[in-house]
Amino acid sequence: MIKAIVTDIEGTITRISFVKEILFPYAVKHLEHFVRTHQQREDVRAQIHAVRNELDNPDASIDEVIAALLGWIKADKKVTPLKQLQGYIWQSGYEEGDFTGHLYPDAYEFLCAQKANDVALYVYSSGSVKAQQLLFAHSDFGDIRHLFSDYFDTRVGAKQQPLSYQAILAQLPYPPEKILFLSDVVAELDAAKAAGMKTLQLWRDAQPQSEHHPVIENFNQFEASKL
Ligand SMILES: CSCCC(=O)C(=O)COP(=O)(O)O
Ligand SMILES: [Mg+2]
Repeated sequence: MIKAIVTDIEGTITRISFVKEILFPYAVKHLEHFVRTHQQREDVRAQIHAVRNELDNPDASIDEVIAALLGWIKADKKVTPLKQLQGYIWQSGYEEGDFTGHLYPDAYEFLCAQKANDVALYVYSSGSVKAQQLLFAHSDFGDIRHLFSDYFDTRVGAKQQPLSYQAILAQLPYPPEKILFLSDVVAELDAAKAAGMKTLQLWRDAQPQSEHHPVIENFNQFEASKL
């Protein structure tokens, strides 16, 4: 029996177009002003330093840093300092009511039902923990942060690396075979499976479909016995 679920966000419980057509454009629009205005803030300064490390150029100007960040958004690169900065930028969008965090209704019902059934819920997304918590605090269904026991982002490693799942498993009080990882991306499911976790693909937006993991199109099709 499954004791815990670790879920991806984009493409699994949240519509891909919410991230690509609302969140990313908002970050593009506000990034330059945000970075220039807040570059002396300690947490922002740390991320700018991390961008310079990624560029292997400790002397990169603020213009070069901003250009790199915008290029990474365009290419949907899951670079940790970009994802951390996006979290800071999206905060004002959520707080000013420009958007709410999209959740598929079937995903919301599924998460509530699992939690009520004493299955512990965790999140692992390329979006930063701050971005995850913002989305859940301002979701279409209100503040749902109470559902989740903990949150993980790319600071544990990239989502296509088995080592990242091992790092998460080291922090959870359950054996790997009692933990189900949910994602829309086959390479992420492969990495979780290599770490010993059970896996399930959400196949909602015609992404490549897995041949090696169970697949459902939405959570109404979820059957724990088929895992
Ligand atoms: C936490 S919402 C922002 C999602 C995001 O920035 C992203 O890159 C989505 O990645 P995921 O691992 O959730 O597919
Ligand atoms: Mg995803």
